[in-house]
Amino acid sequence: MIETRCLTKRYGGTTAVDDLSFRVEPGRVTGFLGPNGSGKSTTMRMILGLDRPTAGAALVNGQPYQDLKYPLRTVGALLDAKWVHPNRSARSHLRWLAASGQIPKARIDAVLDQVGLTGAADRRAGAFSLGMSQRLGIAAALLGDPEILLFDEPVNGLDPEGIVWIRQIMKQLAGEGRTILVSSHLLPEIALTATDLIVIGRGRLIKAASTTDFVESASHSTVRVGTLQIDELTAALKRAGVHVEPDADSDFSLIVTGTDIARVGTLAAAAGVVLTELSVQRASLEDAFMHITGHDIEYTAGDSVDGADRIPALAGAGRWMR
Ligand SMILES: Nc1ncnc2c1ncn2[C@@H]1O[C@H](COP(=O)(O)OP(=O)(O)OP(=O)(O)O)[C@@H](O)[C@H]1O
Repeated sequence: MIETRCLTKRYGGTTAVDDLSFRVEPGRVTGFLGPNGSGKSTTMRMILGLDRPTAGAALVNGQPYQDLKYPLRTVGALLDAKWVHPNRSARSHLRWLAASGQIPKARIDAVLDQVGLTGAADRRAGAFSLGMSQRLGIAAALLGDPEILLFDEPVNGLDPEGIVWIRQIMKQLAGEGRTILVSSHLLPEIALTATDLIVIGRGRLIKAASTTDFVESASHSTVRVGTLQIDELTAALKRAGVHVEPDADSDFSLIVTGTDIARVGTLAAAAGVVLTELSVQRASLEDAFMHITGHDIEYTAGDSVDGADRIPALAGAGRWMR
């Protein structure tokens, strides 16, 4: 189990992680979601004892990482797949890690087999594709047969086959009862793998929920209703207390929120309004996520200062879809 309690990290004037408390349970894949710069990597580094909290605590099985008796056998992590000496073979990289973590040599062949790298084990890791490097990174994380695993943006830059493989191995590892925390800046991607979500923005917790609950509460549906009698329809819906907005795409339709399609149709019929369209518009997962995190987008030094891209939703959209 992983737990953070009021975890805070400041770098000079920047608060990267701000009073963050959450729990990650075993036997599940938990997605750690937030825009770029929201503090995911910093949080993971504190869980792994690579960064010291300014305040609060990050605990692994109830202890700070530095106090674990056998850290590599308790926690494995994939932070940066390219963190391998380029002239070392995959096997010698794992041999070196095994020696430093007092891990039995037999685990080397076992993890090479588990990630499908047995055939490439003696090739230079520097010549590996990104997909192969990710596999080697995961082999390294699994070497100590740890019960807890952290993956930082594991699908970044991978081809579709690599992405499917990563999804499968995470589910398999969780099925074995391990605790899996995987970060991503993409909700649609993580929603396919994770059963639980921890969503952060600007270092703060926005929501911790099951993926199903999160997606349901985040995505709102609206009704689009078309008519040539736009004034009559607007008046009828407003009289019934329904929220109506003009449709940016057409002068002859309205966007209705807070009620269902049947009620809109009934109100229109009662007012003698002929409809040309009546349909449900479902927000996409990206829209839903932007809606929730839109005001928690972190700006970077590269943003222009003329204000045009400082509108949170726009600045966020660019960064989110990187
Ligand atoms: N070593 C550091 N020194 C100074 N500032 C840092 C350092 N590490 C991170 N930050 C800042 O802390 C904030 C959070 O960064 P972090 O890398 O944790 O976010 P992230 O959600 O992992 O983003 P990304 O997906 O881009 O990696 C950012 O504003 C970042 O610039």
